[in-house]
Amino acid sequence: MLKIPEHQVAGHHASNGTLGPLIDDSGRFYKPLQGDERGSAEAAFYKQFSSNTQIPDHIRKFFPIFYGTQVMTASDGSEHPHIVLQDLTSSRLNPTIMDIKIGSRTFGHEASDAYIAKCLKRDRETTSLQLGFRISGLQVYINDESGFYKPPRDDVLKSGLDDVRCLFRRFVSSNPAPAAVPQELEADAALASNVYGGTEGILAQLLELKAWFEDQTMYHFCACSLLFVFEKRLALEGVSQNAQVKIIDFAHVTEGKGVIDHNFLGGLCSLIKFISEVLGDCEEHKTDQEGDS
Ligand SMILES: Nc1ncnc2c1ncn2[C@@H]1O[C@H](COP(=O)(O)OP(=O)(O)OP(=O)(O)O)[C@@H](O)[C@H]1O
Ligand SMILES: O=P(O)(O)O[C@@H]1[C@H](O)[C@H](O)[C@@H](OP(=O)(O)O)[C@H](OP(=O)(O)O)[C@H]1O
Repeated sequence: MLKIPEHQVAGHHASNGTLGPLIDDSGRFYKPLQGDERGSAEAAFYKQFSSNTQIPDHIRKFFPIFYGTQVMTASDGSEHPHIVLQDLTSSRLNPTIMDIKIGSRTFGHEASDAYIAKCLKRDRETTSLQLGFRISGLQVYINDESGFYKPPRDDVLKSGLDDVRCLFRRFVSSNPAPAAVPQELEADAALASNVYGGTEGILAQLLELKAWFEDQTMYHFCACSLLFVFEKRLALEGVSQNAQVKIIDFAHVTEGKGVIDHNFLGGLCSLIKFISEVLGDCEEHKTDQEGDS
């Protein structure tokens, strides 16, 4: 049976009868093609990418599996073409998720002047221009009673540099406290080492992706997002291979034409530096506490 995804953190939603993604019980995610050229561009990217023999397996694993396109009844009741993808959260019970749009520039050079103006404004208003990435949305599992910490989209987009640092701490906290809390209840970032660190953690995966971006000149991944997903229970149990990095949203991918994707690569380097610092602070703090006790 098709339903509206419970764990979507950004993008167009299928609520109140509007057009948005659906999922089924077999682990598939159905993304409706957006009406203009964005939808057909994303479908064309998935088709080309899935048959591109130059993509190494250790890089392909960062992309959702593509199952083709399908015309079906959409969330708004219309018959509509959808891109059929692997549902990246179906194997998780209570996924903690963050969507980070990469690049200081979120438009391709061949976009219309009106679209460029819209994106430039948004890139300036958010951390995109300054940091080379912006958080588009997140949810952090608290517990069965309280559910998820899921700040409203507009609040997330308004985040400045310090707020972004705070959100990266909350993302890996056992107590992702709401905004106005006393200092002593500040998010503890207790899961940072497990989720960000280690040989299987998010940083290691980002570095693997970066090595490919330092070389590949086939595509420019404009306005794509990285999706971080992990299960808090497994992180608390210390299970490695729990956190996953995926790359999604390919409506604005263009041909690389032999040139490095410096917009994505720059954003990725900045994100790596940012998360490394958060991890470093958390580990330093832990060492200080151990020293005190
Ligand atoms: N394959 C997937 N499996 C599970 N969830 C997904 C998948 N792809 C996307 N999502 C969820 O949907 C959200 C939006 O995805 P996506 O960016 O592809 O949509 P969009 O409507 O094109 O977004 P935007 O408006 O930012 O361009 C993501 O933040 C994520 O929560
Ligand atoms: O990241 P934000 O700040 O949430 O802003 C959205 C983001 O830039 C999307 O990439 C864009 O869709 P496209 O990439 O598909 O253009 C969407 O435009 P839209 O609302 O006009 O669809 C914006 O609202």
